[in-house]
Amino acid sequence: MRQNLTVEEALEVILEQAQPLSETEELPLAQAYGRILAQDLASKVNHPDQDDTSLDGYAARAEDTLGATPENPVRLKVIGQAPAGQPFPGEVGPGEAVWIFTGAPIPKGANAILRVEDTRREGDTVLFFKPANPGDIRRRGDDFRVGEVLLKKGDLLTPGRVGICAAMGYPRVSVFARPRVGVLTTGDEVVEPGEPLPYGGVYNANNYSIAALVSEAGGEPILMGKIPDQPERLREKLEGVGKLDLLLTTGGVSMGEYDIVRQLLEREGRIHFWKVRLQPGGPLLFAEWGGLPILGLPGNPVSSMVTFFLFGRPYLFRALSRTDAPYSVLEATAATPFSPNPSKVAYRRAVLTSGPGGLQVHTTGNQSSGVLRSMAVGNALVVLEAGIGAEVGQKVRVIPLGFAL
Ligand SMILES: Nc1nc2c(c(=O)[nH]1)N[C@H]1C(S)=C(S)[C@@H](COP(=O)(O)OP(=O)(O)OC[C@H]3O[C@@H](n4cnc5c(N)ncnc54)[C@H](O)[C@@H]3O)O[C@H]1N2
Ligand code: MOO
Repeated sequence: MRQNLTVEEALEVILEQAQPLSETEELPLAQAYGRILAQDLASKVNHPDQDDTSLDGYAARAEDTLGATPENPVRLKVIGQAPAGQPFPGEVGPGEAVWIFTGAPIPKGANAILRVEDTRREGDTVLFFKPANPGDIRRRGDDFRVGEVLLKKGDLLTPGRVGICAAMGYPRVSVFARPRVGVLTTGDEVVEPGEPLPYGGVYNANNYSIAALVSEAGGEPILMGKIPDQPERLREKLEGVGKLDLLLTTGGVSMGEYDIVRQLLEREGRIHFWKVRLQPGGPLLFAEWGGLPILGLPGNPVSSMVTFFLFGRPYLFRALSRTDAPYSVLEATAATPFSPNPSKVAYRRAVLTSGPGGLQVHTTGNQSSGVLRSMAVGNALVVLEAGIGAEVGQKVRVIPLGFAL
């Protein structure tokens, strides 16, 4: 069993084990937001599919309107109109114009547009106070062309991408099935919210925070409840898990007599590594049991969330073949001091804001691993190398946690 890995080494081991999953499903576009594309998508059409107008106004022949000014307008005969969806059937000849609306195809013969604000209608004629502008025509395929591959397998379907799927002509898309991720809590003291809290008890926060993080990363959380600190109860759960792509446990991975996850997996599974040189989350464990990958998250509520974010989330991104990075690292100015851990990389919970001076970050306060409040008020992690803190005004590396507060 490898022990005391660096964050980079641990991530490497985790990504080695994370095989891209192949199961896909086809969804109506309205249900595809937030899912991961399982196919490259080439456009079925040009967008726009014809030359059309980007303004409400009049379509005419540019050469007829050269030199038009407010003092010396050009008068043209209006021969019809072209609302969007009802193309003008005729042809614009010399001295003629068609009243046209944004998105309507340019009538035959016309090659320029003048917006309605620069015209005045007088009966069946119109005065142009400026020359018509060819630049106000949106050209066929300006945005994208038929056959162009705009989205790739592994792309997250953001709102803009859902829109472009529709614009390309796809009513349905193939997406990767959500990886099934079991979430199992261990601990005699852990009690479900809603039940009376006995002396020495604590409500089960981890089940819910971790399930939420799994959903956010594109997985399907399967809540497996809680087991007491008895190895045989863990074995029972493992034997009955059904089809899972990953199991997350919380608690039971430290040094205690009752740290059953580590003990059972040491005896009956295979531990890829135990302990990573970071805080919070030092006792993180990665193992497998009968082919099932298991990420043993430390029980402290902050530690389990931070380690899932740093290691579980990249695992799921790889399993989903996602093309986006599991997280980004930015630079911000420290608005409060941040203290380091003497021997490990520290991930301090912080609030990232943007102001006139650029990105700023301040601590959420008490950084103890049991202070879940820090994850409720914080939206970022400040990364500090071992022994190197930050003073006010210094630049620090920051990982946004992905939700705006
Ligand atoms: N002698 C040592 N003791 C500890 C060490 C160590 O190196 N030597 N490491 C500490 C660190 S760091 C962490 S993190 C914890 C991790 O321990 P476990 O993963 O075994 O977690 P537990 O002991 O079961 O619980 C820790 C803490 O978190 C609370 N908890 C657990 N589950 C939940 C839950 N579902 N919801 C809310 N809170 C939960 C639990 O009550 C404990 O307070 O070990 C240190 N000890
Ligand atoms: O590393 Mo533990 O997660 O500090 O509390």
